[in-house]
Amino acid sequence: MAVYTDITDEELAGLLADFDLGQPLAFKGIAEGVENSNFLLETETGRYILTVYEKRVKADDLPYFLGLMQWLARRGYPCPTPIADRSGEALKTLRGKPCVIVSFLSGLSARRPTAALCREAGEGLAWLHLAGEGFSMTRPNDLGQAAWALLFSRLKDQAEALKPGLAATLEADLAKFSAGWPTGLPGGTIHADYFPDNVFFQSQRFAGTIDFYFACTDAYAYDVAVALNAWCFEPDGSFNITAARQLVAGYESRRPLTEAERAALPILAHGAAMRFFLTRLHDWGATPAGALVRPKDPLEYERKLAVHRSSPDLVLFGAPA
Ligand SMILES: Nc1ncnc2c1ncn2[C@@H]1O[C@H](COP(=O)(O)OP(=O)(O)OP(=O)(O)O)[C@@H](O)[C@H]1O
Ligand SMILES: N[C@@H](CCO)C(=O)O
Repeated sequence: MAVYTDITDEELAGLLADFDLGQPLAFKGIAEGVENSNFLLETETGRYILTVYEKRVKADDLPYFLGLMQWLARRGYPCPTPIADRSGEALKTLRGKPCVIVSFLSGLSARRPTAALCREAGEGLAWLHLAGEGFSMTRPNDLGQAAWALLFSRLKDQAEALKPGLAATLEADLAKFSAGWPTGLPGGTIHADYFPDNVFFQSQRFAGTIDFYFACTDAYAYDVAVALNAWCFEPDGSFNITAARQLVAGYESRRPLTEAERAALPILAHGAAMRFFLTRLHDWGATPAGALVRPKDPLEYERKLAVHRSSPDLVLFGAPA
């Protein structure tokens, strides 16, 4: 359960005293998520989410994340809006940890996304990219291609232990990325973790996006590649071309890909699989047995790496014929 910080009634009252949100009516921890402690807060003025930031999110990055959500929400994009207190400050402190109250977003994430929901998700991603245009803050992608070799060097033994021979295969992948990683693609603010658990739907329509804590400045097509990996693989490990076509078609209904972006999708998707494999492998080793949070399976992404390695053109079928 991802509630690492307990908040007492007195602490909550102390926090709410700075806001014009009225009296608290209900307050409870949310079990989902692995990074931060999230609480559902109901007050006389409505429903909110209180997020207490745990160690993975760097405090220095918080103004960027909160500024981005405020920017997107002001441009009409459905995402949590940080609520400012009476002095205009959204970033607060509880138990010595940074925290924020954001608006509650209605909708539910899809456990098994259909091709139709992939289309909706693709459209929601392009909308995010367009709504982010003009946002003046930037943040380098600290989990982008330039970071993978160092990350891998620390995990080489774990990779080999997972599957004998895997370390050498991954080294060959990394060499391919260093030699041919695309540059100069259209870019701006990307979500960088656009997975089904971070996208909400209502009545089968896209309803909004949460969890902007990996957002950064990078190529838009890299976000599409992350999404193709996260949304378009079946539980048996096969790539669902129909779902991929729909995701890209939904994306292109709002923002057509350039020829260069389309041509880059295979290497971007291969690289995006490396990113999530490496962070999952890291968390797998770093999570003590019996911990309340179950780490995500690195082997799922090892299989996706293998698919992209053996069929580099597969994601091109995601583009409309
Ligand atoms: N603004 C919001 N409106 C409604 N529900 C929300 C909101 N923010 C978070 N939630 C709920 O809290 C859960 C956890 O949130 P979130 O995914 O941001 O946590 P996390 O710990 O950062 O998770 P992750 O493992 O995805 O990084 C979500 O699955 C969702 O149910
Ligand atoms: N979406 C990430 C978890 C971090 O939010 C993963 O599936 O590995």
